[in-house]
Amino acid sequence: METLEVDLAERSYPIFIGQGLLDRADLLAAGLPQPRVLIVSNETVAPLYLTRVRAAFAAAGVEALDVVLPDGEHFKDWPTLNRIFDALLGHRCERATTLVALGGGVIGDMTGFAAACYQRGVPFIQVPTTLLAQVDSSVGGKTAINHPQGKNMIGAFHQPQRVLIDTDSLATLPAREFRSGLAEVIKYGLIRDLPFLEWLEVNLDALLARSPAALAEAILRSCRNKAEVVAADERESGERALLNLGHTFGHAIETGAGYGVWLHGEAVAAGTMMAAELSQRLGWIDASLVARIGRLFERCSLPVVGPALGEERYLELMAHDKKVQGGRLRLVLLRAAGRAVVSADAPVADVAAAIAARCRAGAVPFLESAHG
Ligand SMILES: NC(=O)c1ccc[n+]([C@@H]2O[C@H](COP(=O)([O-])OP(=O)(O)OC[C@H]3O[C@@H](n4cnc5c(N)ncnc54)[C@H](O)[C@@H]3O)[C@@H](O)[C@H]2O)c1
Ligand SMILES: O=C(O)C(=O)C[C@@H](O)[C@H](O)[C@H](O)COP(=O)(O)O
Ligand SMILES: [Zn+2]
Repeated sequence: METLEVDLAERSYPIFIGQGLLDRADLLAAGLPQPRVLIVSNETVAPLYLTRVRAAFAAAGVEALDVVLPDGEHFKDWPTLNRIFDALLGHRCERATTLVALGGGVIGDMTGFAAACYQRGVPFIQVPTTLLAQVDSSVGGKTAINHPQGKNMIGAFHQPQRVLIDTDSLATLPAREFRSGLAEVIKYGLIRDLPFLEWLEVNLDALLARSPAALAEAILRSCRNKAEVVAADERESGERALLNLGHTFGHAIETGAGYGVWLHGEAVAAGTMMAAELSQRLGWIDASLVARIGRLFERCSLPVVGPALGEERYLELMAHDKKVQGGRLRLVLLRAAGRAVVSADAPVADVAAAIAARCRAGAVPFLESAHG
């Protein structure tokens, strides 16, 4: 097992990465303020893993309650969030009750937000079961639900007590979801870690084959990058915004197409191509780097063009982005492979041109035939 630390003074916490961690009563139950937890999961993950996690808590003498939510990005909303509060209140949960997020990023973001709000804040533990959640969403304390007008618009920063990444749980993850997670893995290489980008180019086939060694390495290096960025800038006043590469465009795709039609990682891949295209138009990177990024995504069967929502609609949706300041769009753009910057300097005409160049009528988020 590998252990990383997210260094945030009194809010610091460990990330445990290894095999079989879902059964580790010692890691799950350590330091609970009360021997009572509410596990939040969904209708897909609960039948796979809830019994094991409940058993681990029981072995440690912890009462493990649960609430099982419907599955899907379109359920990352108020009524579904309210079901967590209904369960907490129905079981008379107190301030010392710990929430446990067992699932992907949707469950993690909603459980974290519920934990931030319930009785003005209770502890929570992240137990991510998708690649995307293991490399990104479980770390860093961004929690939220969606609004029909924009992704993750209602939320809070609330750090977990710890993150338990059981890499074995990826064995049951559908191929399309696995590949979606790779978009966020590639992101770290592009924004700040050129050696990792080069490692990915060499090891992508092993990763796609879910080689345990390649997976462990990719998850460890991703979490290390995320932990460093979060430790340096917990609330996104600076460097943390780089983790948004491709997301201003990508969130517009997710919202514009309807939540759940394009997976988050798929939208981020197409959005990253738009950001790369724009960086090239500004003269910051050359065409060979844009092509290099596209090749990497295509090897993952990730989309390199977005849907044709119309440039005006893209810009309208992007105007809701959380990085907007004084009505001015701020975008994460590339200066080189492994170096991203936040810029408010791109002329709107260039942004529109980059979108137009990177969207197509009938673009699909994934190619069925390419997915094993
Ligand atoms: N908070 C953050 O920093 C952050 C970072 C990145 C993404 N996100 C958010 O995360 C969400 C995307 O997360 P996601 O990609 O994990 O999607 P998800 O949570 O919808 O999970 C994807 C699918 O996989 C299923 N699943 C989960 N684990 C499984 C397993 N082990 N075996 C089989 N099926 C399994 C889920 O039920 C779901 O159907 C988006 O809402 C995105 O906005 C948040
Ligand atoms: O942790 C962060 O910071 C990120 O930006 C990670 C992103 O991958 C993630 O999708 C995040 O939710 C997007 O941030 P948002 O603030 O635009 O919702
Ligand atoms: Zn993301």
